[in-house]
Amino acid sequence: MFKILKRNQISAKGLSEFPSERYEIASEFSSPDAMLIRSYQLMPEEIAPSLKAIARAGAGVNNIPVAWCTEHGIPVFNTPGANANAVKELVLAALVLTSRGILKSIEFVKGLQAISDQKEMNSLVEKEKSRFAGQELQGKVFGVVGLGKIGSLVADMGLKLGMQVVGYDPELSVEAAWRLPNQIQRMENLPTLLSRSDYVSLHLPMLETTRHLINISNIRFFKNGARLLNFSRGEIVETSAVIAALNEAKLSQYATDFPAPDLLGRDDMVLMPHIGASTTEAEDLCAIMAVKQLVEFLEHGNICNSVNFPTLSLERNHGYRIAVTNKNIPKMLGKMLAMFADRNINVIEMLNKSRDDIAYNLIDIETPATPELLDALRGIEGVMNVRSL
Ligand SMILES: NC(=O)c1ccc[n+]([C@@H]2O[C@H](COP(=O)([O-])OP(=O)(O)OC[C@H]3O[C@@H](n4cnc5c(N)ncnc54)[C@H](O)[C@@H]3O)[C@@H](O)[C@H]2O)c1
Ligand SMILES: O=C(O)CC[C@@H](O)C(=O)O
Repeated sequence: MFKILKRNQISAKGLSEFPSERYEIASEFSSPDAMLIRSYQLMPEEIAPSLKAIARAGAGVNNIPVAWCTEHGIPVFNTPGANANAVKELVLAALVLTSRGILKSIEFVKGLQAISDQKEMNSLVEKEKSRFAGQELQGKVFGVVGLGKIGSLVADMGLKLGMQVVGYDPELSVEAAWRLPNQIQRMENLPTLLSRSDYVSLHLPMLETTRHLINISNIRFFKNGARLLNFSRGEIVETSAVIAALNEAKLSQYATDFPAPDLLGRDDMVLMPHIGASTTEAEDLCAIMAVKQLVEFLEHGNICNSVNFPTLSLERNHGYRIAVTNKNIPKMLGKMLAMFADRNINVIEMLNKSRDDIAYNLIDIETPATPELLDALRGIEGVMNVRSL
């Protein structure tokens, strides 16, 4: 039985993708084979030596010590795109909420409970409504920072709302570029995007290089009265810079899915409790994708959507499969193949791929892998782990 250690609330639909006859799922296991998590902040000291993989049912992996996992030969998976539509729809809400006095107007109407006369209510409503007036999105400039799975949907939505969309993504993949509508104007740098946009929405990962991407030095590039939307991660925006910009009316509104103590109690904030991916559809999709990727890896060694291992898949025809992770250094393949040759073992098929410091191999052999062969492979300097599948 494979043991899956689950953290956070994971969709039941997704969990049901684990074949029940071969998988046990629990929130405590002393020697789990894999972990399935959402936003749980995972520390290296919690990772048992038995752990073979970690799947994040979601996009961001900044809650997982990915570099540590790579050093220890553990692939980390995520589920790109599975919650992109859910985030896009919440960004739509934020665009509207930061444009019109909707939240305050609802509070105002809630406060009218003591009035029982319709005429009196009508007259008060008409008298006060000018306090909640706002502006329209149509015709405004919408700057989207990060044009991956979420940013591309958000940018497309902006176009459909009649906005003029400008985008900035210095790391844009060719595949992501193909997905973008050609009406999106590409900005050469962040200050240019900030200076042209009435609304700016951030859709990029939290990395050491993107921490405080919006900061005290570049916030001055914003247009006066611009709105900033952050549904990526709190740390991407320097909180004190945003507060200063709001105080000086440089920004008129800040909407974020990542509240912080300093942000509370202001009318120029729209704060939400990290609900970007909290829809039934996104939770199901993320969990289904994460579970399928784990099953493929645990049972067949195939890797899809890993953030630290190469993508690799070898069809299971016949023979006995061995999966080997090794350091990406010279002569490893030769040393491994020598182990098979020395024992007169026929290799039927094999795949080898590397990514940065890691190399990963699937080797199908004609005869069952003996414990002696597996130990010999483990004994090669540079081999990080060996599994017989
Ligand atoms: N609020 C939520 O609940 C929620 C849900 C899903 C994702 N997220 C966050 O959104 C982020 C993006 O998700 P995604 O699915 O679009 O990921 P993605 O990998 O598809 O896209 C991220 C894009 O950011 C770009 N990028 C990287 N560094 C950049 C930089 N310095 N400036 C501009 N662009 C840069 C990349 O090139 C990539 O195109 C996630 O990493 C996660 O932190 C939040
Ligand atoms: O799991 C969640 O609720 C949030 C997920 C989101 O932050 C992500 O990065 O995909």
